[in-house]
Amino acid sequence: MVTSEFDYVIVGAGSAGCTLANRLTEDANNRVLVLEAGGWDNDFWLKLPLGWGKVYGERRHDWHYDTEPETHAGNRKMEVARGKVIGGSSSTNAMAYVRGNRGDFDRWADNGARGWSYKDVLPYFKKQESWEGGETEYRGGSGPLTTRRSRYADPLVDAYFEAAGQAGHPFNEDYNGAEQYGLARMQATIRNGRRCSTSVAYLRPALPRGNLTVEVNAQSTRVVFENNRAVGVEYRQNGETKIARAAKEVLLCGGTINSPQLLMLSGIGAPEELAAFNIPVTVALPGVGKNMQDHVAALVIYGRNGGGPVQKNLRLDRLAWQLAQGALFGTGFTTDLPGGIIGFLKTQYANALPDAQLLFIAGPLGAAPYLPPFKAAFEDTFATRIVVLRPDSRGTISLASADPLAHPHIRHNLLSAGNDWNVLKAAVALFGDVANQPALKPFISRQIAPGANIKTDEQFETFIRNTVVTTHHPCGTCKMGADDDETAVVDSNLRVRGAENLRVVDASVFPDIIGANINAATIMIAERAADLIRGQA
Ligand SMILES: Cc1cc2nc3c(=O)[nH]c(=O)nc-3n(C[C@H](O)[C@H](O)[C@H](O)COP(=O)(O)OP(=O)(O)OC[C@H]3O[C@@H](n4cnc5c(N)ncnc54)[C@H](O)[C@@H]3O)c2cc1C
Repeated sequence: MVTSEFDYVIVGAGSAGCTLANRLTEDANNRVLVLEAGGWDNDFWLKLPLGWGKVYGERRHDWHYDTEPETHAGNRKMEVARGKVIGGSSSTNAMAYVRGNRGDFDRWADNGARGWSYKDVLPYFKKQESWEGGETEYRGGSGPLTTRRSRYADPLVDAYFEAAGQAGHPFNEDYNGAEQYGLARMQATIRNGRRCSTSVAYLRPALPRGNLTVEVNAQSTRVVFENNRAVGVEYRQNGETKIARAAKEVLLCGGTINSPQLLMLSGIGAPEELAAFNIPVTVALPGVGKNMQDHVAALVIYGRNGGGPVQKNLRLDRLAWQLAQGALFGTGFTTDLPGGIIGFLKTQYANALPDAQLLFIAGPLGAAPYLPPFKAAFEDTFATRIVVLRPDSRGTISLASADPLAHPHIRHNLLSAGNDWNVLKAAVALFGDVANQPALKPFISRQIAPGANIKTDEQFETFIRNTVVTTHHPCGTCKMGADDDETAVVDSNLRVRGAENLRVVDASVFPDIIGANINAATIMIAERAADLIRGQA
């Protein structure tokens, strides 16, 4: 069997894995290997921001996961998009740059995640980014990840802000600054009109260092142990089984679905669940794969009077010009996502922190190019995705097979907690109030979803349960917690409890979900993990 030796073996080149690879190779003495199940991120549609619609719609560079039937959401099997490519989900995500509320991280620390309070993590958020406004008390000015406000131009954007003001919601200049509350221009990880994934920001710049090896199409199948000490990783590449040995540490960065799966395949999990697949127990940890949370979201859609920029620019001849402009100069319609508004609001169920998020979408989801007289234009619409920021519902990742290449069972259990339903319903009503304001009225031709046929509470509930989606922020399946927390999988230093030389560094270690999109916080975790590993935190 082919065997190689490094100091650190990182499993997964996603948001966290690329970040860690960069920081650990800053020390020329560290030999670092990254194993990535997907291929290189060379696809043009991964680079152009508008290409996201195509990548997501066609599930390119994706693991093709689906949930088991969701009992509280119409018994539907829901797609669980996950990037399978260098950059991971940061190469396939919608690029929104949102850090989270300071209260989220203070709650983490209060609940046993020592060293992860807002005061502790702010330096790592600053370290990760180069903000278009330069360095401030809250923002970073010289980090690898370029962040900027949306430049999507549309009169509907201005009307939306005006309507929100008419409904009593404040405008917020910077939701990643002193205060999250209010409506704001979306911030995005875009540089010079191109997606700024962690591949672009962190991994590729580290390649010339010479102490970083990246293996693609290399899927890790198990952590290799000597007793309870992780000494390497077994992986499959081009039909061959190989071993990469780690003289210092094995670092799992496979994400919320794959990291717990890999732990279980390696004998770390609930003993009775491992026994069902004849997997010998390395460390008994009942919390592996439990505690999964994701943001549940409803979609409210309106027909748009007159055509907006999305309809205008998707006419084939105009689109061709826009694509050329985007590709050659990095400017124009294709270099942003059409939307660019984000809101953090409070329903009547909110405590101190906003509990509902609004995400504005300026055109029809899945809108396709057209060209009269051969193909007529689509009906122009706009939508708002209404998100429950801190749902109580918990899901699971569990093994479906001992075959490491088989998909695990994914159960979100969306809307299984009663309060999630209350908040979602209240948030939809809150947005309905914004849509009813004079500033938005002229843009609305008709309400499409929920449609005119939805009249009773019961119909409304059925409609919502049959249409809710996630916003692709699963987290918490290898949760970090205090030493005496039996449900914790990793300690505050991200070390797997009961094992040596093994850490998990990705979105699976969130103790609970934050009130934000989670890419920035995942990168923050990896930034801080690098310092923990180097003994500098
Ligand atoms: C469609 C979509 C839209 C999103 N939009 C946003 C957004 O706008 N803003 C935001 O903040 N967040 C967004 N997110 C969420 C965010 O991108 C993810 O939460 C974040 O990237 C997760 O980072 P991670 O490091 O935990 O995992 P990932 O980035 O998913 O990385 C895991 C990597 O590990 C690899 N891997 C897994 N298992 C193995 C194995 N056994 N062997 C080798 N390699 C393996 C995977 O292929 C992948 O490359 C979105 C996500 C999706 C899917």
